[in-house]
Amino acid sequence: MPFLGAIADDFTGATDLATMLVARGFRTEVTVGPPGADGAEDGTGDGTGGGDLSEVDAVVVALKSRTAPVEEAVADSVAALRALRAAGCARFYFKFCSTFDSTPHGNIGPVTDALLDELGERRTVIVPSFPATGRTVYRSRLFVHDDLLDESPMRDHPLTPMRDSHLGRLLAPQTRSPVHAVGHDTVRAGESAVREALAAPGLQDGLIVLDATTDADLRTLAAATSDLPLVTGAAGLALGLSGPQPDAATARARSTGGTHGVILSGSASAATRAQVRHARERLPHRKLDLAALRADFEAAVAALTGFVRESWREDPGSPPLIYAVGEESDVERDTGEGGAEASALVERALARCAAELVGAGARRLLVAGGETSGAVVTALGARTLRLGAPIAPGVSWAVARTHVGGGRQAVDLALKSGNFGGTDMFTTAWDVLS
Ligand SMILES: Nc1ncnc2c1ncn2[C@@H]1O[C@H](COP(=O)(O)OP(=O)(O)O)[C@@H](O)[C@H]1O
Ligand SMILES: O=C(O)[C@@H](O)C(=O)COP(=O)(O)O
Repeated sequence: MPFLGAIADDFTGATDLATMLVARGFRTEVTVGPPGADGAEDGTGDGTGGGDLSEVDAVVVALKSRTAPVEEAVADSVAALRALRAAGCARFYFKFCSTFDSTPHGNIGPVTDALLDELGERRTVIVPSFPATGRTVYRSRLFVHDDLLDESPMRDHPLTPMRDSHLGRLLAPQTRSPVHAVGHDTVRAGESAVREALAAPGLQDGLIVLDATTDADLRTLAAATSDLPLVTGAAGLALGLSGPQPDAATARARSTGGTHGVILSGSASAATRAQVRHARERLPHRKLDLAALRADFEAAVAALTGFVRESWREDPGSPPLIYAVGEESDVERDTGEGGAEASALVERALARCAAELVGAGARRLLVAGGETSGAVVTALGARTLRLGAPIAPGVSWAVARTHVGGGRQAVDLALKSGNFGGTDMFTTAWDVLS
C-alpha cells in the first residue's frame, strides 16, 4: 500500500522524483494521470509496471500541468490528490521544476494553495534546491550552477521566462497565502533549529521558502518537516526521506531484459545538444528532416524506422539515435505559425517512430525532452512506469507496459529532462541495464 503520494507537474519531473524515491528505498510507480483513471491500474500485478498499487510504497502522478491554464492545473492536481488519498497515501509531495518554471499567474502558487485547501492544511514549505543538478537556494535566491536563475538560460525560456531569482518575489503574485522564508544560517544549525523556526507563531500560515545549498541541508529540511502532510519542491528534498525497503536495489523494478534499443531526442536544451553531438561520433544516427516530414509524413517516418531496423541488423549492440536538434540554429524560432508547427511536427514524428519501433521490436527507449517524453508516453499508451535502475541524477530506467496497435508489450523506457545527464549519457545509459 503506498504511503507517499506525489503530484508532478510534468513527465520528466515525475521520473526525476521517482528516481530519488527509489534511491531512498521506496518501490515507486509513476502513473500517467491519477491512479485508477482510464485504466491506470490494469490489475495484472505482474511487476511490469501495470501492477496494483498494493505492491508500491510511493506513487508519483505525472501531469502535464506546468504550463496549462491555471484552472486546469489546479483541477488536475486536486483530482490527483483525491485519487492518491483514495489509494491510501497519507503524505503528499508536490513536485515542480528545480528552476521554478512558472509565470506570475502560476501554476506553482495556485496549485499549492489548492492542495493545502483540499488537505485542510494552512502551511507548507517550498524547496526547489537540488544540488546534484546545480540548483541551490541561498537567502531565497535560486541559483542554477554559478548563475542566479534570472541570469541562467532560463531567463529566455519560451514558455516560462524566469526574470527574477528571488523565490518570495516570484511566489507572491501567484499565491493568496503569505510567503515566508527560513534562511541558511538556521538550516545549517540543524534540524532542531529549523523546527524551532517553523514553530514561530508567524509561520503557522502560508508558504515557507527554505534555503538549502547542500545535500546535508536537504536532509535537515526533510527531517524538520517530517510532520507536514504536504511538502513542495524539486526532487532534492526527497533525498531526506526514508522508504520502507532496506535498500535501493530492493526497491527497483527489474529490466525487461529486452535488447533492441533506440534514442529519440526532441529536446533543444544545451545539455541534450552536447549529448547529441557526442553520440553522433559513436552511434548510428539520423536527424529529423522537417521538410521531408511536411512533404510526406508517413514516408518520412517509414524512412526513419527503416533506418533504425537496418541499424539493428548491422550492429544490434549500438542503439541508433533519431534527433531533432544538434545545434541551436536547428530550432525553427518563428514565434507564429511556423514555430508552433515545427515543435508539434517533431513531437508527432518522434511519437509515431516510438510506436512503430516498439511494434518492430524496440524494447529499450531513451527519450530526451519533457514535452517529447509526454508525446512518446502517450503514443505508447503507457499508463504506468515502475522505476528501475538509475542512470544519472534525475534520470532512471523504468518498466513501461505499452499498448500499441492492439498489442501489449513491456519495455524499458528512460525519460530524460533536457537539462539532465552527462555528455556521454546516450552511449552509457544502457550499461546499467545489462
Ligand atoms: N527543430 C525544431 N524546431 C522547432 N521546435 C523543435 C525543433 N526540434 C524540437 N522542437 C520542439 O522543442 C520542444 C522541446 O521541448 P522538450 O521536449 O520539453 O525538451 P527541452 O525542454 O529539453 O528542449 C518540443 O516541443 C519539440 O518538438
Ligand atoms: O526539477 C527538474 O529540474 C526536473 O525534474 C524538471 O522538471 C525538468 O523539466 P524539463 O527540463 O522541462 O524536462
